[in-house]
Parts: sequence; structure tokens; C-alpha cells
Amino acid sequence: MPTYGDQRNVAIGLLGGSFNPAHPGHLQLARYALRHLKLDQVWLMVSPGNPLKARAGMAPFVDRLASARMIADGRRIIATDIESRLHRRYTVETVALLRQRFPRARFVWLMGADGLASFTRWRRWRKLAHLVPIVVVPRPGSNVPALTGKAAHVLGHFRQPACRAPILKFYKGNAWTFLPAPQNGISATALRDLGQYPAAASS
Ligand SMILES: Nc1ncnc2c1ncn2[C@@H]1O[C@H](COP(=O)(O)OP(=O)(O)OP(=O)(O)O)[C@@H](O)[C@H]1O
Ligand SMILES: O=C(O)c1ccc[n+]([C@@H]2O[C@H](COP(=O)([O-])O)[C@@H](O)[C@H]2O)c1
Repeated sequence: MPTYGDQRNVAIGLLGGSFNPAHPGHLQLARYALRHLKLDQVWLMVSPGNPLKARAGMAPFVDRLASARMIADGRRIIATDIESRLHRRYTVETVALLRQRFPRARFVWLMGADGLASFTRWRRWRKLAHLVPIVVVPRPGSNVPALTGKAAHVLGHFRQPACRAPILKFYKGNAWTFLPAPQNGISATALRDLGQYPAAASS
């Protein structure tokens, strides 16, 4: 396990993803979250394998990690293989272990609107929402499904106004917000379709 320091009272945004490949949309989200949520770090947490995504077309983990490292700065935006090292794929388990491992750190789960739209298909999603505050940023094509979907409805009681986003990190969980942010239409799918990957990360 690499050393991540003490992480005492450090506020960390967790941007879990396949990063197949990493792209400017991830970087925009990470930078926006750092600034507007007043976080100390954002971890680009490379998934060993999204349980909902097909393995076909998924680049090897090392290539995806390398891709995430290419957009990270290693200081406030950090690419990490910690989920793989924890031998976990389900976010609820990863977050529970991270909270055990870094009890003084304050974690916030970051995701695009597509994540909220599919959230009810995630393992133990209610428990996950109970474990960590969640910040959702808009993404073209996913905002309406996200905000009118089942997860937003069921968790509606816990929704916080966007003005509270900077203090969400002080919650233990059961709090989420939809943070207005500039939208970026880029996706890893589009980059793969353009044939820009995996060559870029592997070369
Ligand atoms: N353009 C974007 N705007 C907002 N959020 C984004 C954007 N791109 C990625 N994200 C978010 O970053 C996280 C990781 O995304 P991921 O690595 O799957 O990239 P992706 O572009 O969605 O990939 P794919 O097209 O292969 O599904 C997810 O929470 C996703 O919602
Ligand atoms: O835990 C789950 O059931 C689950 C289902 C779908 C996605 N996730 C997580 O959501 C994050 C975004 O995934 P992706 O592939 O859309 O980048 C990543 O950390 C995945 O592990 C988690």
C-alpha cells in the first residue's frame, strides 16, 4: 500500500472512474471541485473494473492509471490505484474501507450527472449515500434523467442547496447536492470512437 500521509483533517474529493481514458472533462470536474468545495485534494481513483461496464473495450488497468496520471498534478489532483490495492470494485465497500483507513480525512464522492442517473444500479446505493456526502456536477444529456430519476427521488430528503456545497465535507453522509458548473460534452467513449485511445496512454 503506498503512503498517503496522515490525511488528518484533509478534505478529499473522490472522483472514481474508469478513465478509459482520462480526459479534460475529468480535469475540469476535479479543478472545479477543488475550488468550489474548498477541498485539499481530489483523488482520481481508477476503478479496477466498473461492475456495470463491459470488460470488452476496457484498456488494461495500468494504461488507465497512466492516463489518469497524465492529467493529475501529483499535488492536489492525485491519480490513485488505491481501489485496486484494496481489492474492491464496489464503491460502497471502497468508501467504507477508506473511511476506516483514514478516519480523520473528510471524503466527498464526486460524480457527473450520469452517475446519479444510474445510481440505483450501484451496489447498496442507499448505504453508500449514507456513508459519504455526494456532489453531482452537470453533464450534457444526463441532467434531466439524473434529477428526475429514482435516486434523486428517494434521496430527495437529503438534498442540500448548492450554496452548502463547501460544507458538505463536514457531513458524514446522507447529504448530496447538484452543483451548478460549466458543462463539458467530452467523454471517454467519444475519444475512443475517434481512435485517440489507447494509443495515447500506451505510447
Ligand atoms: N464531461 C464530463 N462532465 C461531467 N462529469 C464527467 C465528465 N466526464 C466524466 N465525468 C465523470 O467522471 C467520472 C468518471 O467518468 P469516466 O471515467 O467513466 O469517463 P466517461 O467519459 O464517462 O467514460 P465513458 O464514456 O467510457 O463512459 C464519472 O463520475 C463521470 O460522470
Ligand atoms: O459500486 C457500484 O456498484 C458501482 C457501479 C457503477 C459505477 N461505480 C463507480 O462509479 C465510478 C465511475 O465509474 P465510470 O466507469 O462511469 O467511470 C467508478 O468509481 C465506479 O467504480 C460503482
